[in-house]
This record gives sequence, C-alpha cells and structure tokens, in this order.
Amino acid sequence: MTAAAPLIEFQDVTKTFRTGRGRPVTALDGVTLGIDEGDVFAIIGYSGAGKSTLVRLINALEPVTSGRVLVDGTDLSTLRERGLREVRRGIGMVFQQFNLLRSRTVFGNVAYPLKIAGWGKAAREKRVAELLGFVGITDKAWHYPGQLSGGQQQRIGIARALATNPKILLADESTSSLDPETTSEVLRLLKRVNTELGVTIVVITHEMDVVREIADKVAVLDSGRVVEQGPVADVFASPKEETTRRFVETVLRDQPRGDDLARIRERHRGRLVATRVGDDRRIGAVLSDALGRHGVRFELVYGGIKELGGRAFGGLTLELLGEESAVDALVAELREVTEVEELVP
Ligand SMILES: Nc1ncnc2c1ncn2[C@@H]1O[C@H](COP(=O)(O)OP(=O)(O)OP(=O)(O)O)[C@@H](O)[C@H]1O
Repeated sequence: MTAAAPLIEFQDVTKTFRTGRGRPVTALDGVTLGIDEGDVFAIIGYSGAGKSTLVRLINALEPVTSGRVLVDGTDLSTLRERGLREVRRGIGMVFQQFNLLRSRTVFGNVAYPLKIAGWGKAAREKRVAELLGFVGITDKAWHYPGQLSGGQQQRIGIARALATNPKILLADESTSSLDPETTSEVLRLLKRVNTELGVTIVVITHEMDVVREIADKVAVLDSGRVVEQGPVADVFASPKEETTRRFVETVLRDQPRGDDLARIRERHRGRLVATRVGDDRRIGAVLSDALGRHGVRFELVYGGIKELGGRAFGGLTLELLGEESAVDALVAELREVTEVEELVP
C-alpha cells in the first residue's frame, strides 16, 4: 500500500521576483515539503525568510518561477483562472490585521463570502449562526468590528475564513498583533478547527511559542530555504541547524546567558553545569543515586521543563559543590545519560 499523497506539496520550488532595475530577489529557493491532510503545519522563519511568498504560492496568488506546487493532487501551474478560483475557494485565509470590513456588522462580515459564492439568504443566515456559535461570539452578531477586542475580531476572521467549508486554512501571522493570553485563546480555537472540523491548517509565524502550542509538524525557513522539517517534538528534541536552535531556545529559555549568567555567578561560586532534560528523565535517577555516592551536593540555579506532544523538554543548571575529583566523576556520569555543558566563568 502506498501512503496517501500530501494535500499540499512543494516540489523543488523556486520563486524569484524581478523588480525594475534592481537585482532579482530569490524569495524561495528549492523548497520541497509535503503537508498532509489533517496536519497543523507550521512554517517558521525570521522576517524576509519567504513565509508570505510560500502562502501566496499555495493559494495561487503568484506563479512559481520553477518547480511545482500541488494542491489536492493538482499542479497549480496547469490551471487557468477559472481552475485557480476553484482551488482558492477550498482555501480559507486568516490575516494578522484581521482584514474585516469596518462598515459591516459581524454578521455582515461572515456572510460576505457566502454572498459572493451565491448562497441564498436563508442558507446564509443559518450558516452564519452556526459559525458564530462555533467561534463563541453569537452575542456580538450586530456589533461592528471597531467595537470589539482584537481577539474577538480574529474570531470573526476565522469564522469568515471557514464560511464556505474550506479544506485548508492558511493563518499568516494570525496572532502576531495579539497579547499572549488572547494569542492562546485564538490558537485553541484554531486547534478546534483542525480537530473538530478536520481542516488542514498551515500556520505562518515567527514565534516558536505558536509552533509549540498548536502545530504537529514544522518547517524552518531561512533565506528562502527549508533548513529543517519534521514533527515538532523531534525538531525540539534535536534541532540540527543554528536557526532552529535559536528558535527552540526562545521557548525553552533553559540555559542562563549573558546578564542572567553573570548574576547567578555572583551568588553561586561552585561549578555550574547546564544539563539537558530529555524525555526519559534519566538525569533525575543519576543525580539521586550518584550525588550520595560521590559526596557532592547540588543546588538548582536555573532552568525549566516543558511538555510538548506528551514529551518532556528542558534544561536544568546545577551548582555542584564538593571535592574537585568527586564533581568530575559526577559530571562524567551525567554525560553518559545527557548533554552536559560546564559554564566556565
Ligand atoms: N512582490 C515582491 N517583489 C519583490 N520582492 C519581494 C516581493 N515579495 C517578497 N519579496 C522579497 O522576497 C523575500 C521574502 O519575502 P516574504 O515576504 O515572503 O518573507 P516573510 O518571511 O514573509 O517576511 P515577513 O515576516 O517580514 O513578511 C524578501 O526579501 C522580500 O523583500
């Protein structure tokens, strides 16, 4: 039996922009990736990495320069305008700035795509009521966007994007203008869109916390190239590329650096070791067993453990106090079960 083809597939895609007299800009460079039906797939990268370009290729707003983009098995470059419109109808978009019509009510905003698609009045009213119920803002149906909070406006944006039952939802920096608490609320809603409605979601973000909270799989874009991709838990457990490491570190914040490290040094004069806590948590067993045996005491000075996809990730920095040789022996034992970095002053 062969595995089902991905719902969205990039095959060695390059996108180059030619602007006036300047040199051409390569926004995407040999991108190959597959997004399966039912995935919450995050594309992460710094500003200018090519994330928005990738989105514009999926919903066929731009043609590729070379390579192929397939949506539901169809090579988009083979389609004419009519076929492209058809593909776009199956894709909902959620935007950073919500893009709501200020002069229409919540109801009017959500009903708008249905009107364009030719739905009758009664069918529209039924569908809008359903959608507002799903996103939890039924009581705001006759308000205008300007009267609502950012989180509420984004719920409307999501309801509107779902109106015509798309198979795919593209969320481009959909939480970047929201505070952390509202971000979590909107992410939980997107997760429900995925699990309860079965919609495949592509999340574009520069925030690793967003990836951690919602995504199953992630691709890391750097200067138009995919430098890493896979299940989120795998990428967190062993990031291979420097860009990925920097992203992962923003979430875990598990090792003291810079000023933090200097302050810790002032208070803790013993040897400091930063250890990585893996899913097996073997480090705990070694510590409780070996500390007594080697006559070494320890203090926890920094770190934390986070849960991701049912697995534990994090790091603990310990101050080890005891005879030099005993501390050496303990560090050697720790190195057998996990990564250990000695933080030398
Ligand atoms: N229409 C265009 N014409 C010329 N250059 C473009 C165009 N669109 C994007 N680019 C360039 O392509 C590169 C990738 O841009 P893109 O907007 O896809 O990145 P991004 O990761 O979405 O960044 P941001 O998060 O800042 O939006 C950048 O160098 C950008 O200047």
